[in-house]
Amino acid sequence: MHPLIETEALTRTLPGELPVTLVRDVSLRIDRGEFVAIVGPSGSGKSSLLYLLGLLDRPTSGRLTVDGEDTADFDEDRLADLRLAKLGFVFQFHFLLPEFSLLDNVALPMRRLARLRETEIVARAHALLDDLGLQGHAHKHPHQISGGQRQRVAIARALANQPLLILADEPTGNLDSASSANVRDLLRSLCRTQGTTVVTVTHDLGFAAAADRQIALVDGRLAPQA
Ligand SMILES: Nc1ncnc2c1ncn2[C@@H]1O[C@H](COP(=O)(O)OP(=O)(O)OP(=O)(O)O)[C@@H](O)[C@H]1O
Repeated sequence: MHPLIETEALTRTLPGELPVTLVRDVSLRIDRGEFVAIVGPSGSGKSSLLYLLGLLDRPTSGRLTVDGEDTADFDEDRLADLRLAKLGFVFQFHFLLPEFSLLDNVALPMRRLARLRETEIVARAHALLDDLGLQGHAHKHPHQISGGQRQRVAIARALANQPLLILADEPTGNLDSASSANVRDLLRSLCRTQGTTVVTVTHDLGFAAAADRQIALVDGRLAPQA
């Protein structure tokens, strides 16, 4: 197996009179194509760890390697480039742009990356929406579709640039059980069929059980293996 993410003693402390350590001494490895669930009690640091892995926050100490690149010396621009080219994000709330059509929401990361011509971008955005069961909805706006459909658009957007890694924070937290199962199966099949790595924070036990592996946190640390 090839490691996609490796961390060594990753630690994130918020400074202040009473410093708060969100993530402490986390050393882990996630391989390509794995479907991993980060689990743990509320406040155990799951989202904080996900933000570090997604290069949305920076560690105070420790090492983080993504796809073989040690990110320690990366400036903000380089981190943003790496995020845009290799990572896709899905959050509990979809963060689709309300004034844009679904097609334009999905096209946006491709337009920013600017590796494809506009006709290719539009064709790929259509194909992604079709793959996610949203055929016929491309020109609608986010408020015209259901919550489950919006989350599928968010997944289509996350897939736009063919990321190596999808990071999801409670992607089903806001959905009914049928839509949750659908989103879970979709993420799982991405790992199986396309080799995409998926790391998701979840409170949903069914979702966690569907993962290849669980990473359990307690008080910002890896929980001892059972
Ligand atoms: N900006 C901040 N300032 C102070 N404390 C923070 C900040 N961000 C997070 N925390 C605290 O750090 C701890 C870890 O938070 P985090 O959101 O990572 O946990 P979590 O496991 O994802 O929680 P939940 O399951 O409730 O979403 C919590 O105790 C939280 O209150």
